Amino acid sequence: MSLSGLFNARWPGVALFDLDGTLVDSAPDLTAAVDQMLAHLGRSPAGIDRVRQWVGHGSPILVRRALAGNIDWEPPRSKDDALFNDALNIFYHCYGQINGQHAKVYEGVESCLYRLKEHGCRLAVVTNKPEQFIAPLLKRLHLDHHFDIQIGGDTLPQKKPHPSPLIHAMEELGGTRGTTVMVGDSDADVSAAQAAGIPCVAVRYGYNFGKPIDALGADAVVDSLAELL
Ligand SMILES: O=C(O)COP(=O)(O)O
Repeated sequence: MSLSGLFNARWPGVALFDLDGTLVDSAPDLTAAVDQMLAHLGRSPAGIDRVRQWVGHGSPILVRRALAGNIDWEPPRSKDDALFNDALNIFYHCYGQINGQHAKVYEGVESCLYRLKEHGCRLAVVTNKPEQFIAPLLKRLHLDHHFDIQIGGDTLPQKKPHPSPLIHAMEELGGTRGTTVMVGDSDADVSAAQAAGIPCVAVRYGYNFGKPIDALGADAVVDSLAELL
């Protein structure tokens, strides 16, 4: 399925991209930061296989899951809240230092972004990652020049799967529901796009909380963004 196939043989005017698991494999850096945080708290490391499944609902929920050692963290008791606040601060400090060191741009991403730009498409990052970490990561991986706007998980009052970050980015870039596409790797992305009324492309190589993405009802599912060209 090509991107123009989603828009009656025209290219989209606006493309919204998820970051972690879609543009960039950031799991090695996130794992290093989670494991450093756990070590500070005297706990054993989580490891990349678990962290990969915990990414996608933003850093506070990643830290909750790491403290619980499980994707289904329990709502905190007040005692746990102090621990959580400490853990989140430690995680932010560690991740700020590691962000981008081991992260890799997925195959097919650069060619897709260049081709969209050539066709006059305006591009946004719409991620649940805290805003402070987006620009340093994009810059380090030489992706920053592609994007007209970057929306993080704490940029607006709501984050994905709420549709508002997608609608906000679309409107800022002059897009409409008939000219905008969302590209993501997880249920949070597909659900947000569906709630926003925007077509969605899902990638199979990302995280999606450790589950397959094919059955979520995305308009197209691909193994590489190069398939969209
Ligand atoms: O949860 C995160 O920190 C990042 O998630 P996203 O880039 O897949 O939205």
